[in-house]
Amino acid sequence: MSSHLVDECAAPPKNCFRLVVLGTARVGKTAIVSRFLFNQYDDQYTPTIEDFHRKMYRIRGEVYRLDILDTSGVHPFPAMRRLSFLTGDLFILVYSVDNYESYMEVMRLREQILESKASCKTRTAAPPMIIAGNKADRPESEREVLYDEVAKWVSTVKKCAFLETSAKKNGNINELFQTLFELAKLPPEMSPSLHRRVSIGDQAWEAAKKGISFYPRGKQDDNPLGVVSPHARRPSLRSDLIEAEAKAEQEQRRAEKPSIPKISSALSPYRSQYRSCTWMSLLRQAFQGLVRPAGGQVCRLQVQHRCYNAPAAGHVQVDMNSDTGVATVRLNRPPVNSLNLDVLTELSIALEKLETDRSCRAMVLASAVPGIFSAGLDIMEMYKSTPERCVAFWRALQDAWLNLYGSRLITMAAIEGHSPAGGCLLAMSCDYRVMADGKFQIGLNETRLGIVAPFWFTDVMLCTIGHRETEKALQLGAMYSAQQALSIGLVDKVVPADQVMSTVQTELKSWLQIPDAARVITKTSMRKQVLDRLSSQKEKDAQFFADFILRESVQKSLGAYIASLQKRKS
Ligand SMILES: CCCCCCCCC/C=C/C(=O)SCCNC(=O)CCNC(=O)[C@H](O)C(C)(C)COP(=O)(O)OP(=O)(O)OC[C@H]1O[C@@H](n2cnc3c(N)ncnc32)[C@H](O)[C@@H]1OP(=O)(O)O
Repeated sequence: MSSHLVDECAAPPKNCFRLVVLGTARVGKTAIVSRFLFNQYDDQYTPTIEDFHRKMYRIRGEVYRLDILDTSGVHPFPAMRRLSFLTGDLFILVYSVDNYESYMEVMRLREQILESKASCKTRTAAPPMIIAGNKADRPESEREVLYDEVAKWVSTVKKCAFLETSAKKNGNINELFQTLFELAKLPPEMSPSLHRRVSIGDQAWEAAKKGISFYPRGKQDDNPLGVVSPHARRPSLRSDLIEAEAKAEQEQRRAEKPSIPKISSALSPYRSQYRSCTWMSLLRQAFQGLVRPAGGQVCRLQVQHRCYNAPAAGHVQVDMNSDTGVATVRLNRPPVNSLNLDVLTELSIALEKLETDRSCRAMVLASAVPGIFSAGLDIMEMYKSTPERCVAFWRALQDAWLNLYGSRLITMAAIEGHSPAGGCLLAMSCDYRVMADGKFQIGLNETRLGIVAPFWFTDVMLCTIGHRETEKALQLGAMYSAQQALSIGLVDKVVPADQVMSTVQTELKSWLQIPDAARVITKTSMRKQVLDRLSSQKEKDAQFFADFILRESVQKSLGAYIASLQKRKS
């Protein structure tokens, strides 16, 4: 029976909740979720990237939906992590009693969640949380975290409970969820021991879905049911945000705050500062706590997120072909696909999602804007900006690049137009490049803007075309035609514009024949040094960028370059 039948019996938004499970690697997050959903325990450890589960309930005549996000214990996916903080309604933070560092991480996670929530102010500042001290079955001699220490800390924080658990021995798992659901004011019947677990197709569930009583009159209400959706897929970013909006409105109505201004008036002071922002992007900046009124003081926005109804097409379109395992990711920010904070954040999330999609083996990076691959970084992000905004922008670029360059997927760039600077970086970071012949140009032209390509741009170019060509290319800020780029190895193939995509697909066939594991290990070993060089100094690099770009002389050069672009146009 297919999973869509579960959704036929859709829960109203007020009954939909997302539970996010967080903690470092190897503390037993997946084991706890597995006990909760299937009452199973697997002794084998397989690191989780991100798993999504959905459980539907029929309780006292109402339908409820609980989505569970079982997150990665390591942090190569920062954008996904931020999104999980923002979209979670309730949280389980897991540490292992034999690992003190994992407990410290739980304390940090709580702070980060609260910070995220406070920065958007659309949700309750302190969401319900429970701390799980897992692996309580371990011998006392191995214990590093004392029960009393955690209990003391938890007693001082709001809306937070604590239990020691053992997913292995099924110790306190039921109590863990029951306590959390009570804290969140959800029906206690959602906890494992208080409802009947059924499967799709079960007569009682089928009857419940149709609103028919399977049991003798009146009995159904006393008989809560829960069913795990077998093929649940994580909703898209857009669905996540739309749901966040619905929740925010619901909470506002509940809080009865009629004086909160509508988004248009609440955000109007910010529009003058961020000229080209869409409502969607303003919202995202509000989520990131970045929007400041023109006067300079940080403002916590209280907005009704009507903006989702405004036309706000995604800047990154993802088309996944599940038959071939190949995803096509298209940049879509007319007129020139310049990369601003918004695009980079969306790109990061798209890449992270593909990375975690086990059915995806390859990704084609392309453009939805004719004649342009990408014009590189949005110069307006670097011109007359603030230090905070510059740092946030640079971090978003770092994350997007780390995700792309370090991807396990086969990555191919379909360059159907101009590709200067940051556009060239994206293309070079793929495994293979096919470029359209003709008038289009590609290269790292930073010096022409009076700025300097950072070390990781340079590293990628060195790996692509070698030292001598890189030295010339960077000093001159050289832009190459497709044929010139082919001759120095900057692209791998040049074909007429209308054959770029079909050529990429043909090339992909031979790449897809190679076993993934061997290819990924080879790719990682080739790229690790360059990735590590940035990973080890991300913050320093971001600060350096902000300091450099805001220098008066650099701002003057950027101003002149912007003027030259406009002049060329007229
Ligand atoms: C030590 C280390 C420390 C760190 C030091 C700092 C390191 C920073 C590294 C920087 C990396 C970068 O990517 S810097 C970005 C470099 N990028 C560029 O130089 C590209 C400049 N653009 C172009 O050359 C052209 O626009 C091109 C892409 C070929 C398309 O030409 P077209 O004729 O089709 O289009 P145009 O008419 O020129 O452009 C359409 C509009 O888009 C605008 N536009 C064009 N490119 C833009 C861009 N990148 N950002 C914003 N806006 C842009 C134009 O101004 C126009 O705006 P309106 O007039 O309003 O319509």
